[in-house]
Amino acid sequence: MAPAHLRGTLNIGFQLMITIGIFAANLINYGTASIEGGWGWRVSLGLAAVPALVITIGSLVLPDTPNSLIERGHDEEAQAMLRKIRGTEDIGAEYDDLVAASDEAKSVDHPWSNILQRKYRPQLTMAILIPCFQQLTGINVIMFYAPVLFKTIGFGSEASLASAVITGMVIVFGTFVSIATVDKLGRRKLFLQGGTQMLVSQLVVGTLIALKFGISGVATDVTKNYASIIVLFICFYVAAFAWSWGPLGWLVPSEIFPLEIRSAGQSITVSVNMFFTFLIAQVFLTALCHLKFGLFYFFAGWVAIMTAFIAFFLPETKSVPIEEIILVWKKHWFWSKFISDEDVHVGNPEAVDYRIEDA
Ligand SMILES: OC[C@H]1O[C@](O)(CO)[C@@H](O)[C@@H]1O
Repeated sequence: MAPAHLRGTLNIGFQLMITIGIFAANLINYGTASIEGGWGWRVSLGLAAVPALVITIGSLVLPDTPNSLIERGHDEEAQAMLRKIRGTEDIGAEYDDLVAASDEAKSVDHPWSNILQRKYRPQLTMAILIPCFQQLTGINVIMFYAPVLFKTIGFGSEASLASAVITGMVIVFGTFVSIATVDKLGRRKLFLQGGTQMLVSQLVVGTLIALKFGISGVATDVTKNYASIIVLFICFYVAAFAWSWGPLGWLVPSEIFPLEIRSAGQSITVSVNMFFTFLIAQVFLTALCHLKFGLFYFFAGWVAIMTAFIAFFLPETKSVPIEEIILVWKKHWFWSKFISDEDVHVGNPEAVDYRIEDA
């Protein structure tokens, strides 16, 4: 329901909540570290139950949405709920829209076989590659293991947790930058700038670690200043992720699926993201032991690949209404091969031309 020109800003609310959660968790870890008797980490872990509890209790008092009532055939209740939410009796037009959207959604029969059609090859590719690439930036190596990493490069326990609070702050800040700019600059500019900044930062961090730790992985003379410079470049990397791959890894897939394939496309995106999050969390410690500083070069290599991928294969989707997205692929130098003229029966190509050139 988001208007096309605000879609980016509104969609990024999701990633913003994730980053605020990460920041809050890092703050709690810092605070509970001083609790004596081995209770600190238990309290920290236990506090994760608080948001879960709020959601669980909240769900008991959460009203049904008009949408869900319509879908289940409770038309009267849906209208009553809409009147209550909007605080007016005048809900006719919106109600009709909701019924039309629900009818349209019901007419979609086979989203999973639809998405395999040739004309949806661009969407299928993006649904798989974008979340996969988002995780191959290596962000969760920093997010999950920042304190371990900081300790390895010579900080004490407390300073390591404090540094994690700093990266937590940076990721929230970077996400706000994305919110403020995504519908003005467009998706491609953020992806390309963010990717380049991440690449440079990873190469610098890898090299700084290589110079001190070499291939033995052991160093005794890392000064505070040296370690602080590493943290600084890690912050550059985190900030760039936070305004590029972090939010756009969700936003772009969500705005390229027409209704016919939306449920399948979104399921693929979420599953691929979670699968790679799990995989990287599992292999990180072993990979660090084997690759040492090379791990940063490894992820830098992936960032180079994904940035090139965006440059060549991702068209700009800023401000393009979702129903007209097929015209964007149809005009693309590579994806146009997959879309025949009969597949295009919406909108006005000229209008999209304007928006794309504007982007
Ligand atoms: O902001 C970092 C966080 O964002 C995600 O990539 C999800 O978009 C998580 O996997 C990560 O922990």
